[in-house]
Amino acid sequence: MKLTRPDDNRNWRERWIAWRNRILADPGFQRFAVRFPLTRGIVRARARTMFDLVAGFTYSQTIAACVELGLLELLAAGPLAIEEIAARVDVPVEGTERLLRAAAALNLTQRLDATRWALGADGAALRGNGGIVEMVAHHRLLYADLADPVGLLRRGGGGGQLAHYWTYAERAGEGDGDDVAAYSRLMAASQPLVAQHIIDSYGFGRHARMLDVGGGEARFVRAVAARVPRLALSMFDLPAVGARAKAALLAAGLGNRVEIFGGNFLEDPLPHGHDLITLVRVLHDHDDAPALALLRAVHAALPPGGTLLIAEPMAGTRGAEPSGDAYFGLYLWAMGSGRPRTADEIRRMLRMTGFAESRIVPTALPLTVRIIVATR
Ligand SMILES: C[S@@+](CC[C@H](N)C(=O)[O-])C[C@H]1O[C@@H](n2cnc3c(N)ncnc32)[C@H](O)[C@@H]1O
Repeated sequence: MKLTRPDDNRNWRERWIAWRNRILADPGFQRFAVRFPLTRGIVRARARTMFDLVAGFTYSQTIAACVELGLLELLAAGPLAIEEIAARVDVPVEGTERLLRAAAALNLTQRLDATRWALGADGAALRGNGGIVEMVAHHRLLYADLADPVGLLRRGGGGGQLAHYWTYAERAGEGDGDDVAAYSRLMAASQPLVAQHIIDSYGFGRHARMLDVGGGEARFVRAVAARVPRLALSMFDLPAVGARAKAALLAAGLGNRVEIFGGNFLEDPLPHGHDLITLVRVLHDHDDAPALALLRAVHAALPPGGTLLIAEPMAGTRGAEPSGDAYFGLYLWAMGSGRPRTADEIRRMLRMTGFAESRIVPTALPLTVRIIVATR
């Protein structure tokens, strides 16, 4: 029997890829494939995907204009004539019509007759999710940095508008209050959807005391408080963010239910006495060395048998690949810190930092959030 060596496999794979790419790039093959009935459908679908890849920025900016002008909100109140819309958004009728038509092509608006327009199905869905709307507005910073993607890649990440937005955390809470407020607001607006998926997927009722590390404005803690009445709750974040969380909890009547710890998790020890520690959308914000330091700090704070729950979007998520390495990869690069990791990479880091075992807990919408639970 002839054994195949790993080198042979590699050669076969590389040769197959080179052959496939030569064929797909060949204009003669492309002409044939679009005319041949059995391949025509595939070619059309691939062409559409390719077009979306190339033109995606115009789609994003169409949504950005709708959000900035409050167009979706306006149409949510009911259909309007174009002159009325133009007057309300303060854009000439021609420009308004161009935008309405672009938005209709993206399913955000819908034409009713020659002059009247309504909210489209995806426009309604977008409006119902405050997190996405905040994210669209926030993308102004990301896209300013991405105007020169090669420059951004060459300078090693950060250094632009998004990084400035994030400075308060890098300087451990010394950034100005406006930065803290803007960032925390964005996180808080996008949190409810994430929180619901996490709470629907994992049984928090089996624990006695939970500490949410990097808890932001305590939105996640508040969502857990509402669904798991007997769980004692604490959160840890930078002091300036902790102060905002305290105010939000007081306003929600939860001032006594949640204990808040202010500190820097890369320098200060985490408080002990919790059988569950959660890291929600925190680990991917950090490069490998600080992420490992954070996991070690969590390990040190947990009792033997204690649980760490990591929840965030992950790279390599089947069906949501672009949101990991393409979106979060570039977002976090522009931010100047962190990277999206695959579930396997996170589990490897957990082993390196002493966690005996870990498992993936399925969620309903992995694009938004995935969960790994580890035992100390
Ligand atoms: C991406 S936000 C996530 C907030 C919240 N968990 C959520 O999902 O909405 C990351 C959080 O980690 C906090 N953080 C970042 N670096 C920190 C540090 N060194 N010490 C403590 N908290 C930190 C930030 O202030 C922020 O609230």
